[in-house]
Amino acid sequence: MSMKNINPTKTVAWQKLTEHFQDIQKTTIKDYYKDPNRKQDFSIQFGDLLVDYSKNRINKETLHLLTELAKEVGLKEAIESQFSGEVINVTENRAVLHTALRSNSDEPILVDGKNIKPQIQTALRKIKSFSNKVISGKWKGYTGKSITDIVNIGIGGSDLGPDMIVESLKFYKNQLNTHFVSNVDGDHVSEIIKKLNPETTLFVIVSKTFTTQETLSNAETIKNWFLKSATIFDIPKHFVAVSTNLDAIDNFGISKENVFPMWDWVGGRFSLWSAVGLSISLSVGFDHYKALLDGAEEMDLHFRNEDFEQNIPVILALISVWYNNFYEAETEAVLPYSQYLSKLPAYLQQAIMESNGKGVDRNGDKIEYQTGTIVWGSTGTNMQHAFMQLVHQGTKLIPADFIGYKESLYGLTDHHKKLMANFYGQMDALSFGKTAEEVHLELKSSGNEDKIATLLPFKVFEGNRPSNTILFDKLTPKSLGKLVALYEHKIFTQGILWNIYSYDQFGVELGKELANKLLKS
Ligand SMILES: O=P(O)(O)OC[C@H]1O[C@](O)(CO)[C@@H](O)[C@@H]1O
Repeated sequence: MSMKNINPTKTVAWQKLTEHFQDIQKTTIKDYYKDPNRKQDFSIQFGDLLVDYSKNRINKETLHLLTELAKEVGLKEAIESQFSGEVINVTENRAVLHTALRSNSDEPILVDGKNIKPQIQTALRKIKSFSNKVISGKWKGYTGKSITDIVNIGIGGSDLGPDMIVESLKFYKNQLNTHFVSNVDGDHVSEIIKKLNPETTLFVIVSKTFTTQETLSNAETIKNWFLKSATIFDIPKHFVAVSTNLDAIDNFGISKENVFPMWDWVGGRFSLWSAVGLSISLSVGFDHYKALLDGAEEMDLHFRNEDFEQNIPVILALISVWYNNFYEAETEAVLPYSQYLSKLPAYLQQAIMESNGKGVDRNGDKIEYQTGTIVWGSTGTNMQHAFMQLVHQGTKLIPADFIGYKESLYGLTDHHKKLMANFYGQMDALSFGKTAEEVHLELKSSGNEDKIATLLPFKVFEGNRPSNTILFDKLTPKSLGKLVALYEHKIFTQGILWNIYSYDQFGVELGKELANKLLKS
């Protein structure tokens, strides 16, 4: 099997969607909600996850045509190509197999004729035994003390994923303090170092290439700081690395036993499931880390096997393409109603925008249609007091994903009721708005009849602003794994629909080159 390189705008389904768009453009979410079955017909329950996509400007025909588009561009075949290890990252001549990292099946996956499953299992065992030693206190620093602090040194995919997961799973964490250093701005590393005791700190240097300027600079600075109180013979007790570049690690002085593997077939921004997630396992323990992987695998199986009509990542990807390419929506918001997920939007910005921010198609031709959604967001309810004004009443169409949990973790039910009332209240406000008649009545009944003439237009909410409800029972490592994998598959699906390569990132190179030139000049 291989991927079809089809310009989506030249498909039959796209032509039909263009006509269909003209037909339903004026129909509002409120109109759709006259159908009592709307919610039920436009929702998918998948274990502990409910995805309700009823508050969108779509009807059954829209979904039918969008799934036809997915079929016409060969999405099913492309999914199989990815999962089976074909070289779908053509421009880098690599397979894309983050899904293999969380697979519990015995089915072999071949890369260059070799089954990669055994090496994944070996790496997982190494992560487990190392995490157990550090967490239990058996792993000692150079003065015989147990480790108290972990510092992850990395950037981009070698930072954002682990940082986001560690923050999201704070509730499940152990006694270790986890820190993340990423920016080449020396003030970042200085602020972290000043809190640390070299005797009790473990540094995890994460860099797929081990050539990244930011990571190497921070690692050098930290090593020099460490060597002020310790010797080079103490480095093995305090420095470990995750990388594909064994020579560079050796030059840095890290011993072979302290190297965790990374592979070419794992993209940086999809790497938290590999040893790049070591700081996650250290922070919450291996069992929770494994549960995160298992949750992702559940979503993988769903994505790989479910019909498009019931396939959560596919449906969300299609709806997003609908707004991006037909409504010309410029951005999408991700709005988690959980403070734990405060780093999810930043994580998704790299995952989504580094993957699908491409202007050349898989044939190498310049693209004449819109690709790559701009994604942004923040946690509810804080963002209601920040940017939601624009989302509710501004001139831009901003489809939004509302992510929530039925249960809170500390069981403060009174708070959680309020949080979720806001969660649903915001979506209802976006969808159904407030009419001039309603505002009129409201002003009248509150004794403000005299203000109707001046205030009425400003208090109207036109509504018809789309949102998806992504609701889990509870924030657990497993449900978080599911959520992240959902977005990964949405990214892949959109890449296929837009006929772009989602797994390279040449767009970040030029800036790096020019910075290096400037440094040398
Ligand atoms: O893990 P490395 O090789 O240090 O790369 C870090 C990041 O840099 C990039 O290559 C470009 O920003 C990302 O894709 C990657 O996650």
